[in-house]
Amino acid sequence: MAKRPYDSERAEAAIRELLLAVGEDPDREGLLNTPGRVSRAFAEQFSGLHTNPDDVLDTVFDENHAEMILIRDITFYSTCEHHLVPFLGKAHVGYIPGPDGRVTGLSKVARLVDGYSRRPQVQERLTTQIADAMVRRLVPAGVIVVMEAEHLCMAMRGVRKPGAVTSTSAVRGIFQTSQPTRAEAMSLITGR
Ligand SMILES: Nc1nc2c(ncn2[C@@H]2O[C@H](COP(=O)(O)OP(=O)(O)OP(=O)(O)O)[C@@H](O)[C@H]2O)c(=O)[nH]1
Ligand SMILES: [Zn+2]
Repeated sequence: MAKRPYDSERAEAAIRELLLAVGEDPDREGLLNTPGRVSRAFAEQFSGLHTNPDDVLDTVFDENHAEMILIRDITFYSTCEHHLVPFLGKAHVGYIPGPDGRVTGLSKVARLVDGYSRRPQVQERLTTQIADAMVRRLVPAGVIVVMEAEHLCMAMRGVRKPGAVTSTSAVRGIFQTSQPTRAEAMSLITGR
């Protein structure tokens, strides 16, 4: 978690300064409210710095369910920490409960993805953090997280390759040790 709370006054001053730096006039009518708007947008985009995203997994049920649970196509929006532009795509999160059969609400898994997405990120770390949070809070037999994303820093600028998709995965527990289990998850993820 961030050491300091979100400072909207500082953010607004910085955005005004940035507008000046790029050669804009922050006092022209269309831009008057822009520092405030951008600051509110940043507060939302980076809200995951000020919470512990794992806390959403506090809702757990002892279901004694020992089979795979996989939530596919969770849309996420994150912010590339190198260029501060979005990367966005789909997250797929699967797990097999541990011996105590602990499961969480389906929406909580999507909230977990959101929590870690709302930070300056790289896709690899985002993927790992989601998997490790699942391990910490649910103590499952295994976890698999696959994320597919388009990075706007690769699309709208720089190398300019719109449509390039980056896939990352993090596997823990039985998904690491059992090839058939991993293959079952992958077939559910790809829909084949
Ligand atoms: N591994 C990884 N790289 C990322 C991610 N998001 C952006 N990048 C890359 O971070 C790199 C930063 O490279 P630099 O050479 O420092 O920055 P740059 O000069 O703006 O690079 P270009 O994007 O190639 O123009 C780029 O290659 C980006 O594509 C991510 O989530 N994971
Ligand atoms: Zn980037």
